[in-house]
Amino acid sequence: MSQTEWVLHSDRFSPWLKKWQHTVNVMAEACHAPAAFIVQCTSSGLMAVVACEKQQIKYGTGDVYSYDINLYCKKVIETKDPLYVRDASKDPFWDDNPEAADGMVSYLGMPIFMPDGDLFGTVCVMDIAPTNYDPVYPKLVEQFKDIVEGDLALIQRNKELEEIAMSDELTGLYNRRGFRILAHQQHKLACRIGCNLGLLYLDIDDLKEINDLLGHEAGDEAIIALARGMEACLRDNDISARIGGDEFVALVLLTEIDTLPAVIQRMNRFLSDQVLPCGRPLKVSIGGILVPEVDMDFDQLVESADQEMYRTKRARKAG
Ligand SMILES: Nc1nc2c(ncn2[C@@H]2O[C@H](COP(=O)(O)OP(=O)(O)OP(=O)(O)O)[C@@H](O)[C@H]2O)c(=O)[nH]1
Repeated sequence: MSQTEWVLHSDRFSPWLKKWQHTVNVMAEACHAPAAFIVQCTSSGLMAVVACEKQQIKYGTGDVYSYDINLYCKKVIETKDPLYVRDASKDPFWDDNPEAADGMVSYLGMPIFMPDGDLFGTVCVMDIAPTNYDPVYPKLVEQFKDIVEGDLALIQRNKELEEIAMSDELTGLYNRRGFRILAHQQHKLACRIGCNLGLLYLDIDDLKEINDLLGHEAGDEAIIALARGMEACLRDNDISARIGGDEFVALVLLTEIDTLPAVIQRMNRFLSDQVLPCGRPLKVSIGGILVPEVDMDFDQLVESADQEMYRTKRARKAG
């Protein structure tokens, strides 16, 4: 099971959940069913993420059910096949099903798949009386399953396009646009958890010379080497970005306000040990500033960090 994130807790899904709510309401009405759901399965269990609004039974959305419970949807997820139970009270297999015990003796459900073929969950209708559905009912539920699967493909595509729009093609780091978006989120997070933020500005020394003497490919290799070096030095929840040709920034969470010089020193030490494929050492100048807690303009902060970097570069080149 590849999903770990509940759609109910994700901003990305909220506009779609409204549409799915309408879908489930129509499905319940079309099937004359007192209950209808879209259920999501993740590694943590099963959750009804949408329930028909007019339903006459107690199940709502948001509760997580373990895979140990003999739910109808669990069976669909195990078999990856549609399931139609006309009357669970006639089949001892459902004796320990809490839904049947609550009177929901009829179930018609189908698996919903993600675009990559993994299971997303189920779409289903339930009834408090035994049913004998006309074959058009499963076709209707299948139609709703197709709608949700189409939406999941669109959501996935949007996410991929967003990632492409936010990332730098050469290094795979975030680009300036991605950095701007994530920097604001990181700033909010830092304020909430009481951490300080440091903004680093990194610039490769003499890249023009590398390009001119050894070719553009050797220059690209230097850029990639710095990106990999930054990833190696920084923690997973720090943010690294390439915001220009040989200009990089990193937003780092600091547990103590006075650790920024230590972070810069650690990066300097690590990066100066790197040897480029052309045999030259990787030379990088780094400037850093502390990010104030108040709301600020990140472009201005980047400019201040750039000035710090420039001071360091001048000092390095002079001495
Ligand atoms: N290979 C390569 N070069 C690039 C890329 N983007 C920008 N550059 C080049 O990187 C060089 C950056 O030069 P500058 O920042 O002016 O200066 P520098 O040679 O690095 O020298 P200092 O920064 O003063 O040490 C320019 O020649 C750009 O053309 C890229 O994606 N690949």
